[in-house]
Amino acid sequence: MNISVIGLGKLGLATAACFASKGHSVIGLDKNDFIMNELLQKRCPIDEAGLPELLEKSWEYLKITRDMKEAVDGSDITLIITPTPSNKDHRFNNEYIEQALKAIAPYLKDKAEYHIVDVVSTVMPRSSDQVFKPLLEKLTGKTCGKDFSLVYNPEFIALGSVIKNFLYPDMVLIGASDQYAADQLEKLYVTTCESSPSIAKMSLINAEITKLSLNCYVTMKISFANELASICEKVPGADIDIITDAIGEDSRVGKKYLNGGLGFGGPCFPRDNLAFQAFADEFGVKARLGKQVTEINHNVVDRLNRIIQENVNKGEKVSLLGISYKPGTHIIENSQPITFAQQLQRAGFKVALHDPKALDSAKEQLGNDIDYCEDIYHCIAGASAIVLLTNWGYYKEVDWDKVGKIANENVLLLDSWRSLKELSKVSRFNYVALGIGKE
Ligand SMILES: NC(=O)c1ccc[n+]([C@@H]2O[C@H](COP(=O)([O-])OP(=O)(O)OC[C@H]3O[C@@H](n4cnc5c(N)ncnc54)[C@H](O)[C@@H]3O)[C@@H](O)[C@H]2O)c1
Ligand SMILES: O=c1ccn([C@@H]2O[C@H](COP(=O)(O)OP(=O)(O)O[C@H]3O[C@H](CO)[C@@H](O)[C@H](O)[C@H]3O)[C@@H](O)[C@H]2O)c(=O)[nH]1
Repeated sequence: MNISVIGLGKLGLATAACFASKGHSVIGLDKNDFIMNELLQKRCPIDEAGLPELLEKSWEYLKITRDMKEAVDGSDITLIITPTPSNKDHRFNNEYIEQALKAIAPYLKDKAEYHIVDVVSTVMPRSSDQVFKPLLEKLTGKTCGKDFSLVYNPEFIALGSVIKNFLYPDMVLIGASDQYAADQLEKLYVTTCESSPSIAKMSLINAEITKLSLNCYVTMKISFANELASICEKVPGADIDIITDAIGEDSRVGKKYLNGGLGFGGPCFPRDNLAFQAFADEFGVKARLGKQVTEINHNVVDRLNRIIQENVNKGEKVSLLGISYKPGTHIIENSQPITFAQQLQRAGFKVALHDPKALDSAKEQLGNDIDYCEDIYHCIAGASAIVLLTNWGYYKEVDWDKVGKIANENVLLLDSWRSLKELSKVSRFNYVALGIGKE
């Protein structure tokens, strides 16, 4: 199929490359000069696993252009994958999508052939019917569902596994203004995905609610595990992992996203949950579960903080391992470790920080009062507490014998993800883990 992609960021570029790698003809456009210049020189501007290699294989079918007319005229479907930042009231802002729609409208107006406009970005429910459709109809003088189609087709991809999630989805969600567009999109995904996903075709409004509510449900699972962890912590001998492993075996529950730890962060989960609450508010309904999910998530950081306050004196050194919102990325947006580091700074602890990828972004956010360490042993030397925050595999490979010698005697080793459980038997560490009740 002939596709154009407007917005070649973290999601858009991988989407364009995935379609092109399957032999669809793709034209990509972004308004960011750095991204465009890199791509025009056939270099990959986005840090995502497997993306440079996939792009290498896809150039034959992927054209980069700054010319919107070429993008619209040369394709049957235009995907819009621009940011939708959150407003202060937690609702998503459609500004960039509207900019893109305004940019394609003149060419859509003049185009004789039928065209499908497909919004992929995460949007507030009712945006398609109340904002995008009327805007396009006004600017083109055409009728949606008759002269062109509008689709809402969000992806369920996690950073670090974007390509895998894209090519092997459980489900493809297609909200469409009409049957023709829904069928075309189905055809596109069936010829692209390597799994055999279920295709959920529905109206625009139902697709918008589905996208948000799926993330709300998954975060509810995480918060359930974290609430359970907070109880286990108080009960001698209780271990959250043994319990969630068992309940996850029941197919009504499932094992995925049931890992209690430091809670969820990042550019999607926290804000999707809040946006869903704002959406419910619009109709005078309280999204009570969502509110609790967010509160439980904040409470994880409070629990960590309490353990530090009970075990470490103000002014002593606390070493933080990991600051990104999850392993494998430098992204610190809504990162639980960032919130924790800020609380420690405010409380007057001496903070040292190590992260394999996110030190530079952390420095921008946390300022100069923290000792940013490239070397983990420098980070740990003289520490009264070591806190594992982001569950990087790297921390399992550390020489913990050496750590025991350079940290303070009986150093508190606080393990948010229970990844260093074997160190609970090493007497020179005071090992404490979230979700485990000390005997
Ligand atoms: N990244 C993810 O993991 C993920 C997952 C699911 C959904 N989403 C959603 O997808 C959307 C995009 O997210 P992202 O992470 O790719 O954002 P991003 O910021 O990485 O990329 C967006 C790109 O759009 C470009 N852009 C903005 N306005 C434009 C315009 N008018 N014309 C052309 N290009 C324009 C920007 O320059 C940028 O390169 C958001 O709504 C996000 O919530 C993201
Ligand atoms: O059992 C778990 C699993 C994850 N997390 C945390 O949840 C957050 C999000 O993780 P992940 O899902 O891997 O990353 P994202 O890139 O934020 O992707 C989520 O957000 C995207 C944007 O909406 C969706 O497309 C994806 O389906 C959805 O997984 C991270 O802080 C994880 O540490 C847990 O606390 N426990």
